[in-house]
Amino acid sequence: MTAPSIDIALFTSDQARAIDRRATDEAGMPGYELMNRAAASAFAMLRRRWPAARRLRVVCGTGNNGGDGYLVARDARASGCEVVLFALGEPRPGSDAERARRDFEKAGGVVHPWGPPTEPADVIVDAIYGTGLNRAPEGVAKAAIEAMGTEGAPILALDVPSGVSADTGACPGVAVRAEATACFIVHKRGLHTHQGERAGAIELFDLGVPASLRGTPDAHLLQPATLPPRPRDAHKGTNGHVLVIGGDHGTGGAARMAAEAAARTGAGLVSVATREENVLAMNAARPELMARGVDGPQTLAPLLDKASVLALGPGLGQAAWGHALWTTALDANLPTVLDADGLNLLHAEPRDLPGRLVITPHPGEAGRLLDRSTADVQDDRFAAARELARRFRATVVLKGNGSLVATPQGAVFVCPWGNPGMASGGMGDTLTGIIAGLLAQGCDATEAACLGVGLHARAADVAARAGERGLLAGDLLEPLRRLLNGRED
Ligand SMILES: NC(=O)C1=CN([C@@H]2O[C@H](COP(=O)(O)OP(=O)(O)OC[C@H]3O[C@@H](n4cnc5c(N)ncnc54)[C@H](O)[C@@H]3O)[C@@H](O)[C@H]2O)[C@@H](O)CC1
Ligand SMILES: Nc1ncnc2c1ncn2[C@@H]1O[C@H](COP(=O)(O)OP(=O)(O)O)[C@@H](O)[C@H]1O
Ligand SMILES: [K+]
Repeated sequence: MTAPSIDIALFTSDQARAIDRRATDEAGMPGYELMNRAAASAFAMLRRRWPAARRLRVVCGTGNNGGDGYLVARDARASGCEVVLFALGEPRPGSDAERARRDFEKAGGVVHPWGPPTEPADVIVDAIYGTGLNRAPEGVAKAAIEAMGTEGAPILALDVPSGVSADTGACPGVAVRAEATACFIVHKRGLHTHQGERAGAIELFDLGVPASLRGTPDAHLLQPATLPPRPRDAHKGTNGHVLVIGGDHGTGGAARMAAEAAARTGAGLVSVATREENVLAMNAARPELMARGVDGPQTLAPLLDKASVLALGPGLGQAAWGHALWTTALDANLPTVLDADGLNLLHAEPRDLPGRLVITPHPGEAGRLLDRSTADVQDDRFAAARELARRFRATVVLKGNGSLVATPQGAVFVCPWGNPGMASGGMGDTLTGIIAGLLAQGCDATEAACLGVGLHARAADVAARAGERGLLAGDLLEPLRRLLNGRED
């Protein structure tokens, strides 16, 4: 796998707080100095993004995020902007936020208690909650967030869009949808998955805090990557043989899509073990695929002998036919991508699994595997993905906006690409085929999952240039091929 070496490291709120403390204790950077730098960086960003903005509204909470807001307001007034500042309450006595409020007032600023705004604003600065959010916003905070959402003025969030958990990307209640977010010191992992997209465009300002104080990140963003060029003497035998197993009555398309994706990812050979009724259509539509009708373990066994990688589950169903193939296929202990009904069967019947395994649940399947609701999974996708990886000793792809790849060792990678056009049938089957195709070409489970998730989502972004609505899984194959060969950015 070839990848550029830019690493975008992601951290939890607890880690961010510990880094703030170390900056003060070990690097002699007092919190108030950092707050001043945060405000200066955010105001410079505001100026860059909205050079014509003159009328600003700043809405400050009671914590240090509010403190950042007072200092942005102070700096904005000093450079000639009209600033209306609303405070949702009093900062804690002795806090940096209280000092910031005093400095804003000393410089001539006026603090208004929250009330529905009467003056229009060119830009609204959201300084209500940062990493400290710990429950759903209520009362004036809820009213202020709701009012911001109805005005139409662009919102610059400080550190975190208020109402979004910096840890998980979940929103316990109402939340700001920002056009851009000035993120301080380190990237917060929750802004890169689930509802973290409410942050809009993120710019990171390290505020001069040395990287050596950051410690080990909790997660990393995936970087664009491809496979290296093929050796000139490559032949089909050196690129693996994927066997897709699935396609019960009425769901033959799922197996076909996974198989075609594996072939388009460069697998040397692709076979499909499916219901006899699907074979003719599959062979006719894509003659490169070797589709065989199987009625049970005996007819599957010779196909397993020839395969080097399995894609198990697309359209498999959970009835007797699917269950028998599932058992026999897992017994073969080949490198396997387990998806869809392959995962539902695993929930019903826990068992030994192959050593090289990638599982690709969407949040509903993940919930079933963990005996939790889909909402519980979404409330902390990082924890759910790690728990699945540990429990099944597998590399896990937890799909959805900001897909996560978790390894059994606890590492997590977050996919920064993808779009809602992908919310259409067959997208998951295509991903399964891509990952299987990469395993077949020698990637290990984590490489195949990371590279596969990235290529799939980037291909979808290229395909969605024609529009997100109406995007089909099959539309990914052409851009996928170009990306895989380094021909598309
Ligand atoms: N050295 C530092 O600590 C720095 C902190 N900075 C800013 O400080 C922020 C963190 O500040 P805080 O820890 O004070 O936290 P916040 O300002 O995010 O939250 C304030 C307080 O509100 C309360 N709260 C949370 N959710 C609530 C809800 N739904 N309803 C009512 N009350 C709620 C909590 O008790 C929390 O401590 C960062 O996000 C960043 O913006 C920056 O100034 C950079 C330096
Ligand atoms: N809103 C979205 N943003 C980004 N990616 C998405 C979105 N919706 C779906 N996807 C991606 O599309 C794929 C859908 O997979 P899945 O739910 O298994 O669909 P299916 O079973 O219909 O093939 C996953 O890779 C998922 O991450
Ligand atoms: K904020």
